[in-house]
Amino acid sequence: MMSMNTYPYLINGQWQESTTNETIELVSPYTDEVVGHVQAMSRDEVDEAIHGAKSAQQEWAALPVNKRAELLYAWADKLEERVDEIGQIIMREVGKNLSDAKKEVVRTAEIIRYTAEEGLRFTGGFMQGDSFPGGSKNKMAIIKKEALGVVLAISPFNYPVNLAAAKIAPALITGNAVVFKPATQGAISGVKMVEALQDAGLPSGLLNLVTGRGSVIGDYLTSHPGIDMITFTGGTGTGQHLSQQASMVPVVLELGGKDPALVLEDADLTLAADQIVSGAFSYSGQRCTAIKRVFVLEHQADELVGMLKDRVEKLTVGSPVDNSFIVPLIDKKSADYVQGLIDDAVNKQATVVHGNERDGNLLHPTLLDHVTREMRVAWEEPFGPVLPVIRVNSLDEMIELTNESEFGLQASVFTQNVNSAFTVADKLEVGTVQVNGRTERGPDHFPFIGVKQSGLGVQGIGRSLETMTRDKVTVINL
Ligand SMILES: NC(=O)C1=CN([C@@H]2O[C@H](COP(=O)(O)OP(=O)(O)OC[C@H]3O[C@@H](n4cnc5c(N)ncnc54)[C@H](OP(=O)(O)O)[C@@H]3O)[C@@H](O)[C@H]2O)C=CC1
Ligand SMILES: O=C(O)[C@H](O)COP(=O)(O)O
Repeated sequence: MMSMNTYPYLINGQWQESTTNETIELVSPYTDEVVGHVQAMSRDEVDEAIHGAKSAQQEWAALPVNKRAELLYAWADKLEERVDEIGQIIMREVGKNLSDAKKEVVRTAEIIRYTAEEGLRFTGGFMQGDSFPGGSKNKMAIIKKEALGVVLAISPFNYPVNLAAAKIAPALITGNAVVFKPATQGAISGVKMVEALQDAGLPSGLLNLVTGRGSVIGDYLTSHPGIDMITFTGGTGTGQHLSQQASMVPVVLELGGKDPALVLEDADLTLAADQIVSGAFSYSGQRCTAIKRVFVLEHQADELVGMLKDRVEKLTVGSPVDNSFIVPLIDKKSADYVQGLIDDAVNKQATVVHGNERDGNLLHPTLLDHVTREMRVAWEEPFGPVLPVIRVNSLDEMIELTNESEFGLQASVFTQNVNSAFTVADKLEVGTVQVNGRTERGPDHFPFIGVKQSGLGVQGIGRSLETMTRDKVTVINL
């Protein structure tokens, strides 16, 4: 008999306890309370999950796409019905403030519906042979889009529902089956999201939910011959490792970032300050797309730093229950890491403009000025509420500092000159440039890409449909 807060895994429509009799305890990031336990699955159970998904896939792919879409629409409705319950779970498990946790659920339902709609209009193509030299009109190719098979979806802790569904929905609408491995801290939210999918009528085995530490079952999953495609969001180190494990299957990786804000001389500083603070500190900076450094010309730096300080001072700090803007980080190790970056910068003469206070996992929002390239915080990803300002002498230096980073997720460029915006954007080695706006993933139908160590392949609703299918070509010779 399972205790109230012990959560099972799902295989072939059955919620089950592991035969290992081992569970993993999940502790709240903002109280010391145990939020629940999830199953530490064995390799045999992982095998069963993958084989079950494989068995369910063909029948699912054979269904008309409009029937597959019905499941997604129903799933979105079920999630919305449970927005309060799932929002509470996200808050308790990963410490996101309640308002943002509920918004995550609503945004997820919107992604699922949009994915269903895109899926209905997603078709292959037709080609005629005579456009190639020597070719004939009598040779025609019909190009259909086919599912890849079993998609392994691995998600991180920071959007435990949203980033999971953003992988699962495109996989399902295109006729794939799914093995879903949530982040361990985030797995209860994953269980709840999958319960909603089951309530919506999930066929048995079509999605199997596996739980267990990535360090224990991760390699087994990613190198398993039954997996046909991997879609992963998480840390760069994990992603690099994963890409070495996976062999001969497509892999999409969304990894870490060090997104800069480039504040050009003609920028609207009020707009820039508003966007930078919101971009840097939402969910305490635990977003891959958070603004993680600011470049400003020396002669404008005092003014911009003053404006940033005014805004940072007003951020509410405390518990996610009270909808605080700044909340405790996911765990002590993460808070220690961010503190280490701050300490290193302070030891090397950075100025603390605001913050550098700590209560356990709760780091107050920290604004650092006079950060130099010798400091770790200029290059490393904190995933926490610290914003370094780097004073530069030229626009070229801003571009150079951007491109010197190992990461290449997004960058913000603040300018009132559209020509400068495009000229600078073209020079930045990142997946996306935001002109006069904070770095962010949404709207979710835009392509979402990391280059260099920030990722491989593209997400975003339409692009995910592409990456989860292959062309099947039938040539007719009349
Ligand atoms: N570019 C993007 O879109 C995003 C990037 N990120 C990045 O993710 C990081 C923070 O997220 P976090 O959850 O801590 O990231 P991790 O890389 O620690 O974990 C991500 C997922 O990978 C799993 N995992 C761990 N080891 C393995 C393995 N060997 N094989 C397969 N899977 C494994 C984890 O499981 P378990 O939890 O059990 O360890 C988890 O489900 C930050 O660096 C951030 O920048 C985060 C969100 C978005
Ligand atoms: O997981 C993340 O950090 C993201 O994919 C960023 O999403 P956001 O820009 O919508 O916060």
